[in-house]
Amino acid sequence: MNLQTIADDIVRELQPRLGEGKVADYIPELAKVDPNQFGIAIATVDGKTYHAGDAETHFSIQSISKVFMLTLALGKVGEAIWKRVGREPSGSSFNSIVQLEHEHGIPRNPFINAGAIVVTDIVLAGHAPREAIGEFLRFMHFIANDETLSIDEKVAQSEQRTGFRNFALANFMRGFRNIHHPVDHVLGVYFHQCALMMNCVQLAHAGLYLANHGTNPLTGFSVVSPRRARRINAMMLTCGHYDGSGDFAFRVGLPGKSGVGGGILAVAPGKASMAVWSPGLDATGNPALGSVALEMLAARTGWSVFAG
Ligand SMILES: NC(=O)CC[C@H](N)C(=O)O
Repeated sequence: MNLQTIADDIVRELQPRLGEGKVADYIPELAKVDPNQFGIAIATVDGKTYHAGDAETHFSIQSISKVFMLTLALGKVGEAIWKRVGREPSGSSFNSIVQLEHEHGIPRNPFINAGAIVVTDIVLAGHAPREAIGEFLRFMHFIANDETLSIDEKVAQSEQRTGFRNFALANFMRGFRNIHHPVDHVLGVYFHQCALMMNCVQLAHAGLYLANHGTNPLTGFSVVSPRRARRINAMMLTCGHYDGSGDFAFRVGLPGKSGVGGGILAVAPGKASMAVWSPGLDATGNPALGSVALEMLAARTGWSVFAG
């Protein structure tokens, strides 16, 4: 199996479909991104990286940051996190508020916005917002083995001005005492984590610890225990694509996490970490071409966790 050929073929076959889907426009800065782009990177646990297309163009990782902040929060408070956020798929959109009232301000999982905002509140404990953002950025430098990663302040400010639903979610949960810090502090951190810029190669490297039992094979550094890596992967499989999670498992069969910037991080446990990026989103807010590309990749490599 030649992974470089597979990546090149996918880029070539998707060429006629570039621009499919709809770029997220509720964050004005993201609406400016050219939709006719597609990139793919595959980083294997034996230390090789393959990439094709626009794999070195930086994009806003948005909700993919939820995986990394969850990793940080688990490191801080361990299992106590599950008192404040659940582990079940939500069956609703990423920014839905409907379940929160029935479920007393405890979000369904850490990968919908409400759950991610609770996770950010946990990482913020004992810090000023600026320090929490710094901690997140240093963690990303560490796991991606790349000190050049940076946050796009314009994207963060753009969402700060227009993130009305996230303010509603956070205030609602604060009413249930499941947000412990001032809402503008928590969301200040959340909008900055979402505004981290990465390219497919960097993102595939950052996800390697999830593919390799918690240890980044490029650096040899342990990020989490094998058990924790397995559990994060399980949650990515069941909850990583909001109400498109079942369909992603059906089509691709890999743990994955999407973002409205158009990126998807996917993990083939024991084999590889992959990143795809194309700005256009489908009706569930997940990257349209990115899902198709991962479907092709999983089919051609046989990497689905369900085998075959
Ligand atoms: N699905 C996403 O990527 C959503 C992240 C975005 N920052 C938001 O909160 O709306």
